[in-house]
Amino acid sequence: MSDDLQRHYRDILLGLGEDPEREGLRDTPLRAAKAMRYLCHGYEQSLEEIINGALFASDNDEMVTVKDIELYSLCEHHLLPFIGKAHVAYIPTGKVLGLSKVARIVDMFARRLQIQETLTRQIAEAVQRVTDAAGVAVVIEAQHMCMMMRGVEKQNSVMNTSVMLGAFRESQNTRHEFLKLIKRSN
Ligand SMILES: Nc1nc2c(ncn2[C@@H]2O[C@H](COP(=O)(O)OP(=O)(O)OP(=O)(O)O)[C@@H](O)[C@H]2O)c(=O)[nH]1
Ligand SMILES: [Zn+2]
Repeated sequence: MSDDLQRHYRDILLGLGEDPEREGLRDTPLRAAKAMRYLCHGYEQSLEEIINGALFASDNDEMVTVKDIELYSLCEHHLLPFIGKAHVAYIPTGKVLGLSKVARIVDMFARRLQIQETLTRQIAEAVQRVTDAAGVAVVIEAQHMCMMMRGVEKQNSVMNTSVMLGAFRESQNTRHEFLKLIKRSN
């Protein structure tokens, strides 16, 4: 698979009018293929594998929030990076997730191609599925290189997306508590 990517990167260099044999570019198709494979390594992961059983019985039924999880992804429209942070909360019903696993869920989906809205929903639904939570909230704030380096070339616009499930959708108080908690980081 990596060989295929390597060959295609060589074609891209040719398409750009470059000489893939010149010294500086000789190893570029290999490097670029490896880099792209890494940037999309979420395709090789599954939820079961990253959770690895790290679900713990707990009486806690109060909101658990993990904020400022940094996020690097590629938009499926231009294959250009979007970079930002995710804030995730859930209300447990008998089991809590290992702390690092929330960030691993974010990464698994971020390291695939999609748009920010889809990424937000995928994270929320995965946390819901794994924890059986009474509610899950995910907010993502990100800047898109396809809007900054090209196209409309706006350097300061930040896209905010959110998905609220269960209690976060039904109760304004719960939603506000979460939004207040994540605001404090800014
Ligand atoms: N909703 C959403 N749009 C995105 C995301 N990433 C990129 N886009 C947008 O996808 C759209 C693609 O529009 P097109 O007109 O098909 O492509 P384009 O000619 O490259 O568009 P411009 O970026 O306006 O130059 C653009 O408006 C991008 O800003 C994302 O995560 N969510
Ligand atoms: Zn884009």
